Amino acid sequence: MGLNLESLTIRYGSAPPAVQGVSLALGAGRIAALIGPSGCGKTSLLRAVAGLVPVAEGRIRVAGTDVSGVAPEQRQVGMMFQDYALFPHLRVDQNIAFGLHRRTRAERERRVAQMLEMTGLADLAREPIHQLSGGQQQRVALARALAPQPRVMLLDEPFSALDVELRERLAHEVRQILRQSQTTTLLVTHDQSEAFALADEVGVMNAGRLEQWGEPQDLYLQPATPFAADFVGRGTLISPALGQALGFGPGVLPEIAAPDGGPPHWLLRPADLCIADEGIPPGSAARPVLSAELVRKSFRGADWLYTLRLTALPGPQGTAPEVRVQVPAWSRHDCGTALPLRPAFRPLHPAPGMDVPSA
Ligand SMILES: Nc1ncnc2c1ncn2[C@@H]1O[C@H](COP(=O)(O)OP(=O)(O)OP(=O)(O)O)[C@@H](O)[C@H]1O
Repeated sequence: MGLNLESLTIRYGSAPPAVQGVSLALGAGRIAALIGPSGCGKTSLLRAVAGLVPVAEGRIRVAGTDVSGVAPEQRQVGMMFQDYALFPHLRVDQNIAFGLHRRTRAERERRVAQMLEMTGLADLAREPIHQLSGGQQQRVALARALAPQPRVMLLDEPFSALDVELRERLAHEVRQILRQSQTTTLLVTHDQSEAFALADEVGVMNAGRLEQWGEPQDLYLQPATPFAADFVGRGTLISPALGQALGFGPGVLPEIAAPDGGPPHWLLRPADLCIADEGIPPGSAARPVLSAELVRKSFRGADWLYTLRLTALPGPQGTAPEVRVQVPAWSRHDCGTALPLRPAFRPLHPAPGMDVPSA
C-alpha cells in the first residue's frame, strides 16, 4: 500500500478540528488530489502526512509503516511547496543534489543525471536558478523532491505560480514524470480541472471532512453528497417531484441515493436546463416550460452560469427553489428578469434511424 490514513484528526489549539476523522487509502504508485473550498483542511492534511503538523487522533501509514510519531526527515516523504523553495544562487544540478548529501559522490551524480533526464532539464544543468522561467523552476523543484526517492510525494498547489496555459501543459508533464518514477503522490489544488487532469483518484473535502473519495468520472457522475454534487460540476440534487415539474421524465436525470437514507434524488446539472426561447433544437419546442426569475449570474468565459428562482413552484417552506443553468456567452439578461425554462434537448436513447454524430 502507498498511503493510508485512518480516522485522521488535526487540531490547532481549542478551535474546531481542521481535519476530522479522515480515512483514505491510496495505492502504491497512484496519484490523488484533494480539492475543496478554502479552509477545508487540505493543506493541514498534507502537512500532517509530511510530519509538519501533529496528529491529534488517528494514524498515518506510509508503505504499510505507521509514521504518525516519526520525525519528518525519517518518513521518506517528499514535499513540493507552492513557492518551490529553491536556492536561487545555486545551479539546477546543485539544487537537485540538495537532499542527497548522505549518498556517495558517484551515487549522487548518477541520481542527479537521472532526474535531469526525467524532467527534461539536462541542457540547463549548470544554469543558476534565477535565470530559469517559472515552468523550468517548477520542474527543478519536482526533480529535487523526487531525487531521494520518497515513498510518498506531496504537492501543495504545485502550479499556482504559473499562468493558465503553462499549468495545463505542465500538469500533463508532471503526471508523466510521477508515473515514470512510480511515486505515490497526494496533491492539493483549488483547481478542479488540474485535479482531474493529474489524478487517478480525487478526494472532495468540506469543513475538515472527506465527503467523497473516488475516480474523477465517478465523482462527477455519482456524487455522494449534495456538497460533492455542487462542488464538482455545480450540480444540484432535486426531488423527483421537482424534476418532473421541470419537465424531466423518470430515468432521464441520474438518480443519487439520499444521504439520510430517504428516497433517491435526481442530479440536475447546469447543462440540463435552457432558456425556452433560445436556440430551440428541432423536436423540442413542445417540451414543458416553467417560469423562473434570474437571481444571479456569473460569467465563466465560455458561458454564463445563471441562478434562477422557480417562481411558479413554492418550496416546502414557501421559498421558491433555485436552479442553475448554463447559458451561452452571448446571452444578455438582467437580474430580476422573468425567463421561461425548459429541459435541454438530450437524446439519451436516440430513436431508431436518428442521426447522432459520434464524439
Ligand atoms: N498554523 C495554524 N494555526 C491555526 N490554525 C490554522 C493553522 N493552519 C491552518 N489553520 C486553520 O485550519 C483550517 C484549515 O486550514 P488549511 O490551510 O488546512 O485549509 P485549506 O483547505 O488548505 O485552505 P486553502 O485552500 O485556503 O489553502 C482553517 O480554519 C485555518 O484557519
